[in-house]
Amino acid sequence: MTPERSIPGYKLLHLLGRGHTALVHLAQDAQGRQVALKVPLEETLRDKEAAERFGNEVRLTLQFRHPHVVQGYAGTAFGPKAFVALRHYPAGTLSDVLAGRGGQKLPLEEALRILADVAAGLTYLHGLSAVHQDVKTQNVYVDDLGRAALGDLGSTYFITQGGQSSGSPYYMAPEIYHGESSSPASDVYSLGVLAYELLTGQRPHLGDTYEALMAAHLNSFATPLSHLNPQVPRPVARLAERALAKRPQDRPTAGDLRRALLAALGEPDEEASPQEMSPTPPAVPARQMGRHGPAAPRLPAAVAPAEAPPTAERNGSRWNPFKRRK
Ligand SMILES: Nc1ncnc2c1ncn2[C@@H]1O[C@H](COP(=O)(O)OP(=O)(O)OP(=O)(O)O)[C@@H](O)[C@H]1O
Repeated sequence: MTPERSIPGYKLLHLLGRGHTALVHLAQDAQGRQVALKVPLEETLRDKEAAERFGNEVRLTLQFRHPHVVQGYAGTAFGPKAFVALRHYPAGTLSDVLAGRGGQKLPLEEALRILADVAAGLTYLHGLSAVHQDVKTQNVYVDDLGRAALGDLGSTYFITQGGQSSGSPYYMAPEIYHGESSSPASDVYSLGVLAYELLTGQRPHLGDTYEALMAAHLNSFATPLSHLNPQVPRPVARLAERALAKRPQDRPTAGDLRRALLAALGEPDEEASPQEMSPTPPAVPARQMGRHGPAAPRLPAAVAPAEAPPTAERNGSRWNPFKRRK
């Protein structure tokens, strides 16, 4: 299978995966570097909301700079030539890694390592006042050393600009089911679900329908993580359980989780501040946008990673947050 459009400057090697909106190929760029080349499907380009979401992903992926956020090398956000060249993660998604283990839990250290990396990526985004909104195994990418990065930034937005709340039902915080705004705390809830899944081998809440999952996230309390896996270091288990608190204000921060995970791994806490990590820290516009508006465009349609942050624009369309969530 090849993309419906070829992208000048890239030689396709083989298909890595097909999402609902894009084909992703391993490709070689003009410098001979292997990249994951993500090209939207024609139907994505024809659908205004899907095209906006892809454009948002391209802009933000090129703007953010952190070892645990998927890196973008080059891209075009909008129009018939839209694409993004991403760092290639040879192990694919965390979901692929788990499937490859035949349903077995990851060894404890490997799980703690991945969670520490995801918590670090999320801490970076929250430090820039951005919310990811879709933390889940399908959106975590793993390299050949078992290090992880948070990807798929299509739903990510800057809190100060507003954006449309969304999420994936298995990972979505109670307040998002209630129709409230996303926040760092709702990302932490999703991280709590991911931690529970990796450390116990099962999700905290199950359900065959959206309504059943909503009822479970709103009203049920999962079996404590520490009961299902007593090997998990206590501070990590305690914070991961608190991450699943029903009230956002009762949850720890992503930074709290990251520190506990690093301590459990016996690693020093050497994270630089977001400003040190990002050569182009995003400007925060004074104007507030409606919380249900789509994420505002931040970079011009064709962007290079080092370009200056753009101004925000409003676009009033909505998309159904659950339309293509796994
Ligand atoms: N950087 C990468 N490195 C390795 N494989 C990748 C990378 N990016 C994407 N893939 C592969 O391509 C698949 C599809 O990519 P992705 O999930 O980003 O597409 P999408 O259309 O945005 O997804 P969705 O279905 O969530 O809308 C992934 O599941 C993964 O297998």
